[in-house]
Amino acid sequence: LRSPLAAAQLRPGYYAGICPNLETIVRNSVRQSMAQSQISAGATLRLFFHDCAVRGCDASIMIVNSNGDDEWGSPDDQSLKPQGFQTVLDAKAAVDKDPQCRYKVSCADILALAARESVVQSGGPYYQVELGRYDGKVSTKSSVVLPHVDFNLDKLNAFFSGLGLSQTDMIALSGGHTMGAADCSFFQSRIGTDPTMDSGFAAQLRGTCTSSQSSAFLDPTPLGFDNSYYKNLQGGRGLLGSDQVLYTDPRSRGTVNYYASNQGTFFYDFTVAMTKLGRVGVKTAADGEIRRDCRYTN
Ligand code: HEM
Ligand SMILES: [Ca+2]
Ligand SMILES: [Ca+2]
Repeated sequence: LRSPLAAAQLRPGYYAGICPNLETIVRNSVRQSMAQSQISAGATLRLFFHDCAVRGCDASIMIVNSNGDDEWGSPDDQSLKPQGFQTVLDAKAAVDKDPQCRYKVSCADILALAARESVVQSGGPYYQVELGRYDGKVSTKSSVVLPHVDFNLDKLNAFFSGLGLSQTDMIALSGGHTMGAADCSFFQSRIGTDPTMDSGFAAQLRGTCTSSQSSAFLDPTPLGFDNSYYKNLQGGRGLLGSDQVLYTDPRSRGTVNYYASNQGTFFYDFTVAMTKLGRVGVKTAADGEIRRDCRYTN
């Protein structure tokens, strides 16, 4: 018998007897979200990272507090796109439409499944998602501590190691930047000053960033989950400083080269790292709940 205070035991079959159609429901809902907006997949994947990295994978990122003191109110989370939140809210509504499942599946688990579906339905690898997370009850602005685009390799490693993730995990997860875009404000200072940026790429970005509200794709195939992110780094076309440093620093360059030449290895390592990320700070019935509305604690 498990004590309610024991560390959470996640497993893929957690909802088998509770909500047997869960994965199909989320898969179809995510498909609809992606059809509604092309940026849903990237937005959902990033949302999962920002959730797990702060207070663990507990959907704390989704809580809206009326006084504005919540994670979303933090500058580091302001650039999360609404389409990611909407993807999870729509999947949750679809799950709760099934009388068997109603109010029995956590928002944290729906987010984990929606992130996997976003990857798979963009051409990335399938992996089994471990389930059984409870939703957190706390979300505050000040708890948000996330990596920044000016982090060097040591700072990136320190941050991910705080989550129990290795340098290899960090490099594989940074491959999430195979999807989506970044506002010019995040990389403008590199244009013309960062010698590791390809000069042709710099010229191209200078044309793109005529206003700080402009944005550029993180890799040449922003809708496809592939290894072109790493090939891009080899050519000095990494968009963010924290991307390009993975190639510039000789301690991580070998892994970048490996993923650039071997998409299968990147895919495999990404699934391993996502599974490890999904275990961070998982809540149990003792310190969590199954939220009825992902935006509010019960
Ligand atoms: C390594 C440290 C990381 C840093 C410094 C970082 C920083 C950023 C920044 C600044 C943006 C652009 C935001 C915007 O302009 O809207 C972004 C976008 C994105 N990030 Fe990261 N990120 C990191 C790691 C990750 C990880 C681990 C994942 C997921 C596995 C991820 C997934 C994404 C995705 C998918 C986007 C595109 C979002 C969209 O287009 O809506 N990032 N990231
Ligand atoms: Ca969280
Ligand atoms: Ca891509």
